Amino acid sequence: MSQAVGLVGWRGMVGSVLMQRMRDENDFSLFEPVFFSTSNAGGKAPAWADGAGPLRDAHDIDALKSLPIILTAQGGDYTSEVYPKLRAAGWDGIWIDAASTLRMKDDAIIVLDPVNRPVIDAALQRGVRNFVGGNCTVSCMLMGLAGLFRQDLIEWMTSMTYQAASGGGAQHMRELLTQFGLLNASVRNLLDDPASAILEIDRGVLQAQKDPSLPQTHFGVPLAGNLIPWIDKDLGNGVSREEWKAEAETNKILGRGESFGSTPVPIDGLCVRIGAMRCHSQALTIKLRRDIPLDEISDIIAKGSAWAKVVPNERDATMRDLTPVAVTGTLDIPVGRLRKLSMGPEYLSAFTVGDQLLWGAAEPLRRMLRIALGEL
Ligand SMILES: NC(=O)C1=CN([C@@H]2O[C@H](COP(=O)(O)OP(=O)(O)OC[C@H]3O[C@@H](n4cnc5c(N)ncnc54)[C@H](OP(=O)(O)O)[C@@H]3O)[C@@H](O)[C@H]2O)C=CC1
Ligand SMILES: N[C@@H](CC(=O)OP(=O)(O)O)C(=O)O
Repeated sequence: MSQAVGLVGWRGMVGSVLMQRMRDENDFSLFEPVFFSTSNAGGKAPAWADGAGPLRDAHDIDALKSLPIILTAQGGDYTSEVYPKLRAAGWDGIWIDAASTLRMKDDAIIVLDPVNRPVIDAALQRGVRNFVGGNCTVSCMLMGLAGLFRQDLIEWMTSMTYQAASGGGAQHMRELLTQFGLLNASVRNLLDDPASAILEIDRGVLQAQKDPSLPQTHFGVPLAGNLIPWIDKDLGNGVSREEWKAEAETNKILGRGESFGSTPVPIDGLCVRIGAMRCHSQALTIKLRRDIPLDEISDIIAKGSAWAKVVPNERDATMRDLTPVAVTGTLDIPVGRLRKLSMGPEYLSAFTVGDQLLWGAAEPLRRMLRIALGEL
């Protein structure tokens, strides 16, 4: 009889991508899934889950407590409410979570096994029970630059992000597309007329963007034809919470920093929301510890993980392979625009793109479940 695993949040956006990946990789042959719901206890398990019983109540601590492993992509509010009760009830199972709630706790590991498998294994050995997926931007960046970090070649780094609408959730993606549609509709007649003046079209679009009736509940301002240079909470010191995560989470994933008795790698920059759908991109400025030839750097990056792909720093290759559209739906993490900057031979530029629902959310959790089951 295989182990039972509780699945919470399986029908949300992250959860759906996770379920699809688990089905693609035949993961359901490794355990007995028990599906939970916060809204439909007693309802039917997904049609593709042969033989799974009815949905259990995701707030039923006794039901959760009976399981050795729980994997949740339900969200931070759910974790905040249920996780402490479960532990208080004496549950000592393995908790695998997509939400950021527990990420920086001392008793939690941020999982990204192609980068920090030794950290995960050591934690399992000493009885750590909480394994949390990292911030999407951080995980995608590390999957691209794993080789450079592994060889400790990065002295410091700035990261300027171009983050997709999906980072906010499904409703944000819908809002972006609705905005695009309304902007287009507002100037459609002019667009259809090749003789119309572009500045008249531009005025029409701006008017529609500034019209308070343009749906913007989720982003707060228009994102279509615009960008928003602030993501997540305001920490009150000029730094957004998304920006704070870059250094904090990267170093925790790598097992670096004061709590590990070493110096952290400084990483800082600006996080910007743009009108892409589900890939986060980042422009990186890397201060190397020493001057390394570019071909060596490319080699180190390409060998850093099975998913990092070096894109030649040429126009055609960049336009073809280094965009959100090229990467969406794949596990590839292309890294391109590699060149030495004019500041000196130790200053490297790089640009990387990753599907924030795959390596940014679902895939590290899927792999952690396999590790917990002894299958990876
Ligand atoms: N969005 C992202 O890019 C990332 C998100 N995360 C984390 O993952 C967690 C979940 O995020 P996300 O997947 O975006 O959340 P969703 O809002 O898509 O899903 C969360 C839950 O909402 C409920 N729900 C209500 N209505 C619907 C509906 N019409 N369709 C599907 N589900 C519905 C479901 O719970 P039920 O079945 O119980 O009703 C579902 O599990 C969050 O903690 C987030 O921080 C982590 C990394 C990236
Ligand atoms: N904040 C990220 C998405 C996300 O869910 O991040 P985190 O898991 O760190 O809360 C974004 O908006 O793109």
